[in-house]
Amino acid sequence: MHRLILLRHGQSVWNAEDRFTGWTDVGLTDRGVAETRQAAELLKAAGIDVDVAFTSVLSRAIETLHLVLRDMDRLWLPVHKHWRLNERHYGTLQGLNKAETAERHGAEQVFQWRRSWDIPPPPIEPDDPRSAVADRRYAGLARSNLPRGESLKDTTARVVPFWSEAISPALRLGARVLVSAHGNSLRGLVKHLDNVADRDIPLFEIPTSRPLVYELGADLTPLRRYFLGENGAVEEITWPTREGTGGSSSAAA
Ligand SMILES: O=C(O)[C@@H](CO)OP(=O)(O)O
Repeated sequence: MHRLILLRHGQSVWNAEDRFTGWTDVGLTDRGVAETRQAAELLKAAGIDVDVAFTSVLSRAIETLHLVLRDMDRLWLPVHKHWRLNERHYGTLQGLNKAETAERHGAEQVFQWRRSWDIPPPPIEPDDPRSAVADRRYAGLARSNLPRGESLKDTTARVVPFWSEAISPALRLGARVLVSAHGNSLRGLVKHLDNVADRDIPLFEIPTSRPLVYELGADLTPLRRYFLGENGAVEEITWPTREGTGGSSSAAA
């Protein structure tokens, strides 16, 4: 059996301020730090150990990972950072308050931007100070590949190659893998792992710093998936339907 742990970063400053964040590099709040340390306790209590970790190039996910690894006495583990695990790029919505945006554009429009499968936010222009064009961490990425505003479908499409080329090979070698990332990049991974229907995946909520454990078979087909809770409790996840299967099989290769 292979084991994969997915962890959304702890509460960020812009989560607390209810602002669209995307690729903006904001840090954790004190609550975010505390809930992340709680995640480490849950992992330790469940007897879950890790051999290798993957994260995005955004500080909130990196900080979350470091806090968890420190509390697990595993700061020495190999960590791989990649932009493909970044949060969904939220285009010109980045920085705006979600409630104010709903007042201006209507709740239905904001719901579509946030929780549809394939509707992207308004794209950001390269000369917008919020664009990632001038950010040194993306210097190796061709300008034409820099997202200007992604739907969840777009995010999933750029996360899956990283699963195939980096994360799944580590699992196949027998490593126990921890991925510290973001609500929407993790939705993309879950969608791919479990072949979740397009209409269901946007509504799948991953709470901040709540470990999501996948137990995978030899071919990396999910056997079980559950959130870790307190006092040994687990919350099993079941999907109403799977894309193209009527609700039974998965595709994780
Ligand atoms: O603002 C964001 O980047 C994300 C995650 O916090 O928001 P949402 O949950 O609306 O996709």
